[in-house]
Amino acid sequence: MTTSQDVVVSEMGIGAGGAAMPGSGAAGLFACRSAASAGAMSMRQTYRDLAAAAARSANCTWAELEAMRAASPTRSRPGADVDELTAWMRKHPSALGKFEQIASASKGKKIVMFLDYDGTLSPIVANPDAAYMSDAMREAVRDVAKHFPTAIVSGRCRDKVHNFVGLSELYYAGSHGMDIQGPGSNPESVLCQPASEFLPMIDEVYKVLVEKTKSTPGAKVENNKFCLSVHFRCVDEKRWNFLAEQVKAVIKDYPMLKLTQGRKVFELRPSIMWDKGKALEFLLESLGFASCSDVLPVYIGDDRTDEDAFKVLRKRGQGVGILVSKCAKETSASYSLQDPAEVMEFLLRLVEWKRRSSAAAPPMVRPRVQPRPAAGGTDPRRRSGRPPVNPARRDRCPVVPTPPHPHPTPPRPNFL
Ligand SMILES: O=P(O)(O)OC[C@H]1O[C@H](O[C@H]2O[C@H](CO)[C@@H](O)[C@H](O)[C@H]2O)[C@H](O)[C@@H](O)[C@@H]1O
Repeated sequence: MTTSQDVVVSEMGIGAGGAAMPGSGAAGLFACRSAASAGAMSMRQTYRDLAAAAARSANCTWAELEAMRAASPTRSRPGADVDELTAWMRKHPSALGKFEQIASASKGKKIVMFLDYDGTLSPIVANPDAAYMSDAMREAVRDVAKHFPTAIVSGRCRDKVHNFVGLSELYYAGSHGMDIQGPGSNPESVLCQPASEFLPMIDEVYKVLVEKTKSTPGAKVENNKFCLSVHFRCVDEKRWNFLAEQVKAVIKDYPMLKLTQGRKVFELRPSIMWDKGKALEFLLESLGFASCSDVLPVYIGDDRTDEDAFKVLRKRGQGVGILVSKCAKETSASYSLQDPAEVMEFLLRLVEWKRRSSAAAPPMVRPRVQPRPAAGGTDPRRRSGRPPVNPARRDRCPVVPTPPHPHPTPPRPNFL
């Protein structure tokens, strides 16, 4: 274990790259490796025969189906590659196992906590509307927020994730970071909505998708305000490709939207240069930590879209990225936790550690911070665990459209 430039990095090095784009030919890289390497031969053969037949009939390639399945394994296969997982764990050790090291890396620094929702705070369930977090988890998050500025960063629509979490003292970044709100619920607390001009288009596409996908049993379209999710967790695997074709057909007419894939979900969102990583940077800046060396952002997430935030931490050379996963995945995170239960344990330990170290340490005398002209004054946010919103920052929330694609949708040779 080394600590370099404030980045806590495991001794075995850094996970190469980040999330593979679905359909890039490397989509399986992000998926559980065990799924690709395990399984009894006879089972696998049957599986392949079925999938190949489905692929032929649906006019898609074998590689497309393989990538989709690998990105969304239906079940854990027997005989997973233990060696591979062990090697991966060496590169991305448990954040619980390395807790002391993470804690000591944060000495003299202000932790800012970023938490993804689905798969991180709540377990993955079949019905997206019933993805509740436990009361125990809520208490843990509440406690964390008492000590550290805390933000929920989710693909969900902000209101929905706010309802699930139910804590008004947090920051919320919904729609993959495209809708950011500070603590409180007055209109003034909305800090950044860089894709607001896309709202009419998103509403229109939502209706088209609902209509188009209603013939696919189990498919569910979720309106996340600035983006849309098309769920296929409850769709028969043989129909996955057909559904993908339907979604692709819709998005062809909307070149300003882009298509990505999460955990058994297609995600459509504005093609602007804004993602969870940008939201993390925005929030750090809003909190007055734009270019500070004494801040330690901790980001915990389980999905591809969280990779954008992990990459930002790597680029900043600052912070702790923790991937929630039970299996080996290509990631830019430094550490791992297996599931929401371990996430909760980590949060509780962090609170406990903070309480103990605050009780033991003499009151810290901070060097005087130079008044920051833009934020105004001596920046009280830096002194409290729960910083007020910085309304000045709202003006700097950009709308950054990417240039229209040369093709209606970017070419995605394999899957999307
Ligand atoms: O960024 P997140 O907070 O992780 O949101 C990503 C997507 O999460 C939700 O879908 C996922 O969780 C569902 C409930 O457990 C599950 O049924 C689904 O298969 C998962 O993909 C949410 O419903 C999506 O809108 C989010 O984009």
